[in-house]
Amino acid sequence: MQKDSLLPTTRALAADPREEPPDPGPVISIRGLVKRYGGRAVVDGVDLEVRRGEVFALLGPNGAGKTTTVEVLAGVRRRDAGEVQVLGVDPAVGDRAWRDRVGVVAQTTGAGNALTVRETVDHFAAYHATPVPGGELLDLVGLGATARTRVDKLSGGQRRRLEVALGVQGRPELLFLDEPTTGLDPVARRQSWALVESLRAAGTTVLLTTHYLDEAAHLADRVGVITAGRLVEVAPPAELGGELRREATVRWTEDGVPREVRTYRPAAVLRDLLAAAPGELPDLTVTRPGLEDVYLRLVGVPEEAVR
Ligand SMILES: Nc1ncnc2c1ncn2[C@@H]1O[C@H](COP(=O)(O)OP(=O)(O)OP(=O)(O)O)[C@@H](O)[C@H]1O
Repeated sequence: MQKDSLLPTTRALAADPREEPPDPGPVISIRGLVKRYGGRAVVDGVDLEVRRGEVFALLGPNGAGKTTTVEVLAGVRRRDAGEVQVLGVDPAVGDRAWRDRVGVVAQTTGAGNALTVRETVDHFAAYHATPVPGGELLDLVGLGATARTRVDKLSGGQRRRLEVALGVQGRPELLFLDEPTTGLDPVARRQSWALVESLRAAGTTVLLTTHYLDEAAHLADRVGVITAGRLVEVAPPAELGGELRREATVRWTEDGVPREVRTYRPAAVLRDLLAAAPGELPDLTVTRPGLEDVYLRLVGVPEEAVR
């Protein structure tokens, strides 16, 4: 998707204007959310607020509870405890009008089979008050050239794009995107990212899940790191890790033995080392953890395991 195509795209995706002015409160509000399977809490006391117009990424490893959280928020799964409001409504009792304001792109859907791509989007258009016109919608997700292809002949990546098209077709105020780029090639992945950027420009609030750190860092205004059903940090990507990220490691070799010191004041450590050293300090380095190191520590992977 070209940058210069973003403007018309943005207009096409702008949420359907409602009679009511938008509620200034959070679009998603979660307190103490718990979901259990067989007595095991797979979402274990999550608190979160997502603001209107932001792109929020739930980032975590396989089985962390991302999809389950989204399913509860989208009203397709019952929770065991906690308070949840999505666009001011408890999703467990969300009616058709509420559903029309929410778009969902699940990890896998059963979208179509013998129908063509265009027939599929035309069929689902009937579910929405003001759908994005079919041709425009397919161009938006890069499926313009495959409009006449049967859905069961699409590649995995094309099918994924069709699912995204169906998710944004009703110009939702809020879009849930569960792992939008899993299985996509690098070009399709970039197209998906551009689409999320267009949605943000159109004012749509997006909650996406991903286990790709670069995706969260590229797309999200804020990232929530979730592991074992718990949200362990919520921050803009650049601030993820806070204190963890400021800690430096000074390494050098002394008498043939590797040495290291962890410190928040590496200059002071270096001054002491240099004052005490008779000559050069072999293999001297000062490093701070990168985003990936911080993420791995947040989700509980010991540093030794990834060195
Ligand atoms: N219907 C179900 N019945 C029983 N257990 C389930 C069910 N759905 C999910 N789980 C379990 O709940 C946990 C969280 O799953 P969930 O799909 O929410 O994780 P996730 O973070 O989305 O993972 P992934 O990145 O692999 O999609 C996992 O241990 C999973 O096996």
